[in-house]
Amino acid sequence: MPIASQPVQDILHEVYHEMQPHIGEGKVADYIPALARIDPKKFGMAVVTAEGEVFTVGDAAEPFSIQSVSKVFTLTLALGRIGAGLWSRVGREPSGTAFNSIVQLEHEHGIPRNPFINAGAIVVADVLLAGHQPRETLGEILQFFRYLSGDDSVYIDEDVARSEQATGFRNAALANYMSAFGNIHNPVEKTLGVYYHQCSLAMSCEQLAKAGLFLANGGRNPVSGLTVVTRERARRINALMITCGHYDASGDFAFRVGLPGKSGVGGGILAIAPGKASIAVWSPGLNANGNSATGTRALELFAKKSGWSVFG
Ligand SMILES: NC(=O)CC[C@H](N)C(=O)O
Repeated sequence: MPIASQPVQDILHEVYHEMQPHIGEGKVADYIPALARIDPKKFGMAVVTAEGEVFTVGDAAEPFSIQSVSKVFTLTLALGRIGAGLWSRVGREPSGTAFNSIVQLEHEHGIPRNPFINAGAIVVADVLLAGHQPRETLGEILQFFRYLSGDDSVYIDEDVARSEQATGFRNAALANYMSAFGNIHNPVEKTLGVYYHQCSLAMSCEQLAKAGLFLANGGRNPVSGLTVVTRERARRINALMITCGHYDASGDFAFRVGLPGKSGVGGGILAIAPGKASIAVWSPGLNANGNSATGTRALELFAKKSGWSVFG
């Protein structure tokens, strides 16, 4: 990969400047009040390099609802728990359907296409719940985020979690349907409780970029020096991010940005430039696929200016 010819902070400032006309574009998620009331003009971006240097612009220190970006980290935990056994319960193929789609599940006997669509992430939550109470599993998930970001202020927004629960009819349908195929092992409401709470994690761009850094550095956190996963596993999580991380817009994200990425309906995206940096962006307005409109645009421009791409 080409080395950035310009200091990262300069590139970030340029991206921020060039994004100004686009800030506020897209439609903020409105299925729950806690997301609907977020100011659409928020924009933050953070880059943490493989050397552990941190660069930020805009609202990069403000916590937002990370939603489906959490799926990268629960997948990491579940692989740690049961390893390759996970792949008998969830696939590794892009779905080509929306994040909350139910259509493939009947054909494919309750085995979700990948761990990043809602059905797949609910199975992953079910794996993490095995042998535990939801409170213990959530404690483990929260600890993992705090450990990775080196920041104990990361929290779960209970207000968001309650609203997710109150409006999660599709997720309940997915979980119940998979349960009918024997692919949910715990009581459905407990598994969903874990899923809703992981979606309700509140983090800033800076915290999120730090948390993802092990994926940019062969599985090892360069700041703590501790190995989170093997190099092979980090590579594979990155492979899943680039093929499945943006649902039915994953191909478009790979084409435009060229980096593994995972989006959430809170408007956050985590992108990984292997060997270079972990990047988090937040802009709440979403495109038609439920991914941050200006966040994607900012990452596209950042990748272009830095020359960072997994495609050479
Ligand atoms: N794409 C997302 O971020 C979806 C997460 C959301 N909480 C849901 O389950 O619908």
